[in-house]
Amino acid sequence: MNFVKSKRKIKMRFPLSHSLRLASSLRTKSNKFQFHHFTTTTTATPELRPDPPPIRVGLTDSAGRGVFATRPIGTGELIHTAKPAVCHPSPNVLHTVCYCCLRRISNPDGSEAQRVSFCSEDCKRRCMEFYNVEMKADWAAFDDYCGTHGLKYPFMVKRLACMVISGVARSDSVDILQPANLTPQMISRMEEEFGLLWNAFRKTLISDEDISFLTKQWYIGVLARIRINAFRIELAAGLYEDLLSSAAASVEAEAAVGHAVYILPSFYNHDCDPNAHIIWIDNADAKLKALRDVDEGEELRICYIDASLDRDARQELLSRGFGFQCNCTRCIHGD
Ligand SMILES: C[S@@+](CC[C@H](N)C(=O)[O-])C[C@H]1O[C@@H](n2cnc3c(N)ncnc32)[C@H](O)[C@@H]1O
Repeated sequence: MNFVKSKRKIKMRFPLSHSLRLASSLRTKSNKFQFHHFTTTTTATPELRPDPPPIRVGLTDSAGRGVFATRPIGTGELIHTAKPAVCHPSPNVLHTVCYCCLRRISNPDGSEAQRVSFCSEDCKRRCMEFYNVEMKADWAAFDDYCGTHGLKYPFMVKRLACMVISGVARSDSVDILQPANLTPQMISRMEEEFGLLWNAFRKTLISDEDISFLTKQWYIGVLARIRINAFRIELAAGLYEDLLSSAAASVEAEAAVGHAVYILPSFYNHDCDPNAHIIWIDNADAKLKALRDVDEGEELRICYIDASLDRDARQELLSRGFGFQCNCTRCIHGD
């Protein structure tokens, strides 16, 4: 999902769906979804236990699962925060963005030879297990292929694979998200990428057992989910500097520090005149905020694209990128 600043002061997402079967395992008797396992927080209570976010995931009439307010939410209120299930910096900012949390680094300590930098000892420690796995393989062919074809999402699958091998993530950690419908051409490109990823791991001393999850189906399934659910991350804290130092035309292209997939934020549906938005301040930790007063029971929706585009352009982007026709009030009125 791509986030661009629009005239309506909304940020958007760019980058796909499913599994009511899997999701149903999370449902309570009252047909609500439990999400205590998601990494979300809101205001801490005196006992330092975070309140549950004022939302539930439920079925909508026409857009699959969606997020609903469980109490009135005020304009500007922080609905919840979310940590990425997996994130990765954009290849062009590897040296200036923390490899772990995507925070901008003004004085990167990593040399070109080191490839990547971390913003703190804490981030280095948190990423070390999967980073050590990554460092065991030669990624030249995989990285070159992605660079030549301008691909960003395969880097997230590579990272998730390293996280699974190192034991910090489960191989089914994004299964609950909706996957994209893939064309035969997309699948054959993904098979090619998978071959390169598989070759990189096969030439290491990592045991066959540790990479037994790594099948073509796994790779394609993860990528299909990333396509619909990945957010393109632009940090609010860096935007002003970007505006000063970049030519106006290149600002939006350069503003992204990377991409991330979250669990709970991925259940928010789209509206061209949304009542909620997602923002990042200084790293990949996301904040979901209300853009206006929301009633109890109302569905919370964010905007996936640039809301300032005209109706036809929005419809085209949503249809091509997310596979649905938007029937929001703006689209119906041709606004
Ligand atoms: C990020 S997911 C949102 C959660 C999704 N509804 C689910 O069940 O997991 C994006 C997908 O939700 C559906 N969707 C989102 N907004 C929609 C809308 N306004 N109208 C119809 N479908 C929508 C589309 O299938 C889209 O590809």
